[in-house]
Amino acid sequence: MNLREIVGRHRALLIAGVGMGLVGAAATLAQPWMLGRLIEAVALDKPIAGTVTLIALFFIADAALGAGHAYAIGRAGENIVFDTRRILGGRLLRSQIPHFSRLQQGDVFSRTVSDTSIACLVVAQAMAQMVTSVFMVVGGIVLMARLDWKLLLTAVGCLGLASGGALLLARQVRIAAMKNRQNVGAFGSGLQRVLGAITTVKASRAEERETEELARLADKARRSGIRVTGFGSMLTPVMNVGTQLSLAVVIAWGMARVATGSLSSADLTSFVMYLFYLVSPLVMLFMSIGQIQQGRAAVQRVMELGAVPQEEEERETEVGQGKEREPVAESAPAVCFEKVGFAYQQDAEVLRDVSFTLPPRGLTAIVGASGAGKTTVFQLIERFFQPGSGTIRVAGIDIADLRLAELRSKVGYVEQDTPLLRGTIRENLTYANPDADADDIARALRLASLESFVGELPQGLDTELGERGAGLSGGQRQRLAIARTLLQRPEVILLDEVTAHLDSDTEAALRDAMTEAARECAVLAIAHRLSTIAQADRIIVMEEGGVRAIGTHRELIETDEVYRRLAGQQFTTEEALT
Ligand SMILES: Nc1ncnc2c1ncn2[C@@H]1O[C@H](COP(=O)(O)OP(=O)(O)OP(=O)(O)O)[C@@H](O)[C@H]1O
Repeated sequence: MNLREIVGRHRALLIAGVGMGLVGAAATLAQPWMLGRLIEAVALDKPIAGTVTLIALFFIADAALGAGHAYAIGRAGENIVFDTRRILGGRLLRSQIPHFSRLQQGDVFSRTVSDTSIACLVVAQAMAQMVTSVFMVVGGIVLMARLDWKLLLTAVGCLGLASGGALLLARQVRIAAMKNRQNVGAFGSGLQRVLGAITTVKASRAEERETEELARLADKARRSGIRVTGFGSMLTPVMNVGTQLSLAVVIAWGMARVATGSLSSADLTSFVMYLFYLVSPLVMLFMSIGQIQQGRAAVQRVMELGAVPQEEEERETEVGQGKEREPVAESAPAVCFEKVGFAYQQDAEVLRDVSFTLPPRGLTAIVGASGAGKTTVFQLIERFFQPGSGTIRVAGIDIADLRLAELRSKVGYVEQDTPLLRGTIRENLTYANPDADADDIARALRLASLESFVGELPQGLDTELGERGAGLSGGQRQRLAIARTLLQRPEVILLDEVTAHLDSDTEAALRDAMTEAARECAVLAIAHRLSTIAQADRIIVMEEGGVRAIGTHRELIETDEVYRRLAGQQFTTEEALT
């Protein structure tokens, strides 16, 4: 992600904005001079209509160009914010899971939402403001020097004092604003943490404590916000004092010189006007310097986030593109692990020498103690993580040779706690295949045993999920996810079975959905319940990151001690031995 490139895309608007600002500044600078000429003409009794018209035109041009400048720069700023957010959002969604999972969600949020807008508006607005302000200040000083350099030195002396004060204040504003952004970010992270765990908070009766903690974080943000306002509110008055002081000195000394005839009243008037006109750009200049300092920190935060490694980038560098693929037999196994080893962190192997094969159809259950590596097997099939050694094939093809989109179209993933996406049941169903037609949807609903449930809803498929009364149970959510996955027509479905206790009807419906799905493709289910395990065509028993045994329920009960033990813990002995 390159901010320079993004800004470059909007350079025409930025240049137009700065151009209008500079011409407007020139029109502003011409006004005091023309007013001086008007005073001279009045004093000498010369015709003034032409000069008055010209002054009026300059006033109008100045106002119009000022508005055009602000609009063009503001628009360019918003465009840059938009591009940055769009690119950043895409990069986050395409980021590699191992890197993404190391990021703090609250921090990602504040970088994507607020840092982008600070960074881009500062880049566009403060930079443009600085260019026009410098032009105004330098132009004003040059013209004032031409009128009377002694008066200029006096005025600059007073303004210089005020500017020194303003610079110190601007520095304080910047420091306070940085602190304030950190505090606001910390509040955002805190809020996200508790809202993400709201049920635990409620169940632990921790609302009071968490509310206090949130209030503490909000108060830190309030205090630093007040410091920003405090220093910021002194900035303009300090400059005003400098202006008033220099005005008083300039007018008193200037009038004395007009009286002695060493300065014309027209030049004095122009000079005083320049002094007025100088103040606002000077304040702007100091503000812009402060803002640019703040913006630099925000730019850095945005760039850091934008640098999160991308899935396909990694593919393109590590795996040669355009590699010829060997034709695959129809009967190729749906999934094949060959001596796969994997570690999330160095020297902490989670899978070792895992080998198994799934035929194109049928239900395979994976069982094993907690931490045995069952979910990790799924993560590797989806290529969320890369295996450290060995080969994984899906539909006969080494997944390292598949583009991610192709691989993931062949694999459907039904998580244990399937999140509902925004929108209606229909939108949730067709999420992985937006082109699915009504027949496909009806078939998927039937296979997932959801037909009658959806049929009974007054708005059917168009029921908004998450609305009151339209919440789904764990089992229904999983069946919805199975239906969504079936619509995708994958070759393998990975299913992390819900562990929560389900009533017998829901359990039977889920079991039917699994059996139906297994008729169409290979279903690999992390199984927690006897109903799944008993109906599975084969069971893979995992232990400490390795495959311990593979067989049917009956075979394993007879031959494998660990399976017997697992079965004994999970089901009643009576059931297990059936
Ligand atoms: N993102 C991760 N980073 C580091 N270690 C991890 C990560 N995810 C899992 N692990 C570790 O890998 C090992 C296997 O975890 P995995 O989730 O695959 O087990 P599991 O068999 O699915 O367990 P469970 O039934 O409890 O879900 C565990 O020791 C776990 O602590």
